[in-house]
Amino acid sequence: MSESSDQKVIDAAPTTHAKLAAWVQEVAELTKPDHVYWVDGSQEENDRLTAELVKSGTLQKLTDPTFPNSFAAFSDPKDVARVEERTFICSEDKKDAGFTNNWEEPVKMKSMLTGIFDGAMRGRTMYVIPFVMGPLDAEAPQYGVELTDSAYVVTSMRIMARIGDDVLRKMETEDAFFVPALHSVGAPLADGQEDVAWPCNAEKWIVHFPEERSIWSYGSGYGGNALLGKKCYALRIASVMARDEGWLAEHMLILKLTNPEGKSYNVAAAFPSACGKTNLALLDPTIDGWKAETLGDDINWMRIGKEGELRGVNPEYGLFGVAPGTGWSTNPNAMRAITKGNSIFTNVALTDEGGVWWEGMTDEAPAHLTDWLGNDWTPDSGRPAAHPNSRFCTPISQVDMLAQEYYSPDGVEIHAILFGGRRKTTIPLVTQARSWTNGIFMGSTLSSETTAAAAGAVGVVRRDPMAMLPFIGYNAGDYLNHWDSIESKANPERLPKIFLVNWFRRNAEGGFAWPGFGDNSRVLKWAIDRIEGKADAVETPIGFVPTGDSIDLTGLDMTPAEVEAAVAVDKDEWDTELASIEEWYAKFGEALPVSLRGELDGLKERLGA
Ligand SMILES: Nc1nc2c(ncn2[C@@H]2O[C@H](COP(=O)(O)OP(=O)(O)OP(=O)(O)O)[C@@H](O)[C@H]2O)c(=O)[nH]1
Ligand SMILES: O=C([O-])CC(=O)C(=O)O
Ligand SMILES: [Mn+2]
Repeated sequence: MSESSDQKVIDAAPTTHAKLAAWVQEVAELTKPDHVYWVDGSQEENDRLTAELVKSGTLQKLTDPTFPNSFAAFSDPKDVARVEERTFICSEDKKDAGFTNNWEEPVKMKSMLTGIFDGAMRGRTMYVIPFVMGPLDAEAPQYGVELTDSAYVVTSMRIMARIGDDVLRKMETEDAFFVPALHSVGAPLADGQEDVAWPCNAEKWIVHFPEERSIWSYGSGYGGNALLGKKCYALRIASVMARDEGWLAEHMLILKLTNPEGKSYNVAAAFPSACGKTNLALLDPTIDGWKAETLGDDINWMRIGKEGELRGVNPEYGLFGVAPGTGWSTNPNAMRAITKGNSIFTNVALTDEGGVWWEGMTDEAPAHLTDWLGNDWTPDSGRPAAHPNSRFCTPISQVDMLAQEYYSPDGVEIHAILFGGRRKTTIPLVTQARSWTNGIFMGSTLSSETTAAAAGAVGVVRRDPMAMLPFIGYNAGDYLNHWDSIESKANPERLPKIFLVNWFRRNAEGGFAWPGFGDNSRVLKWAIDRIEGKADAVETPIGFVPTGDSIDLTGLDMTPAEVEAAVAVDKDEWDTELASIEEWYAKFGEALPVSLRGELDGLKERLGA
């Protein structure tokens, strides 16, 4: 880059935030984009960017009026999910990354990445996206700035986070700290070189520097790797902030439930990726008199309130939901939000009418589609039309059932926490923890069959503590200890009650032991009735499970005996489970909190193992 164009970058910086201007300048000098553009977040700007993306072939405008002002994108077939093997936590001390994270010495990693980012944006525009996670009128707004060479990222970030001028102006007046989040698709263009629809690089790096609170992401354009406010900031970096400041940054939905007596309860639930958070967050209760309202579907920041209660805030602005399985019969609330438009779909199938489709959207598949790879598709093609991790990206404000408190910077009191995974056997439909620490034990040993949300094998059982395995930004043992310590920091009477759930258990015939989706309201009713001291339970070695007739089955073709089967604690299965938990806990070494070792010993004793 010539001196005069360097000068142009300095002159162009429309900010009085000296640190930000200097960082943008420094990155521009390193990555050498053709232009630097400051994103204002306006509708006109978004219209312009999406028009450019249509022209470059990255986006296709949907012409079916069912999906107004919406677009479809098709990624490189090798850039379809988060890449956990390429994700690093570069703490100064290796011990602080712990065994669940990849680690490299920060100085070494920085110098390596500096080499990789050198000239990475050549031939492209570098967009500067000021953003805030959570409401801008929060007591201490959590700012970030993403620098990216992808307009797809800009338009997606505009849905997923509050971005643009308002954020920048407030950041300037406060001279506020912001998380610097650098992203490049890693596909510089030589002079005259034609671009591809989805530029990316076979080599990917998703790197976090927790002490510095900074993020460097290279090579991928896909959601969790590229929309840096989401997993990288709001979970990995925020979990470290939360450790240092005494709060929790969690992979959780937040749902407000009001019972027929008019009393409201807020439930937070941690399920691994593609295990039902968005679906539960948009729950349509199938029991009379119960009302559900959405607060969040993926991330929950919980702080201790003035009265010692745990309060949750959803820091996001949109939904980045798994498309397959989201349908008019399973999740009508999501479908209503999506069909209001203003959405970006990635790796779904296209209908002949210029709309989108994915497995499970409708009961019957259309007779002809263009699949996510651009091939002709018919119902007997014998392969899915949409990628299993295809996504819809939709403003949360379009959710009809959005709770008013979503907009409140103070969030809501959390009354119950659910930990859940995808397990064919062993784990009952629902179990109430015996105590806070017993609930932390449940969370710490949470396990699930892997899904398409991350690159790698699907269907393998792995431990996923609090559904945060890929997102804990520090030592997992310290993380569990931090969770356990919340009990002494909060008002013990206001602590949420903890439950373990499993919507995915199979019955003897191989089908789901529980209908799931809207009927999960029946399980939530039981949990809330437990909090109110109204519902019956059986004490088992692992915790309290419902009696056969304590789950409301009104209008459901299911018997109390089937409920009993869905909550059964099988001795043989639990012997196997115990061995696997032992193995898991051994990995923590010294870092495992003593209290959790105690919980495991107690469980063994109760199981007579
Ligand atoms: N059987 C059954 N399947 C469910 C239920 N809830 C969700 N699913 C399926 O789980 C898959 C993913 O669900 P989501 O709600 O999108 O997952 P998520 O936890 O929000 O995922 P991320 O966005 O990756 O964090 C879909 O294929 C759903 O059909 C349920 O209650 N029962
Ligand atoms: O991060 C993503 O790309 C989507 C997501 O919510 C997850 O994988 O948990
Ligand atoms: Mn998620």
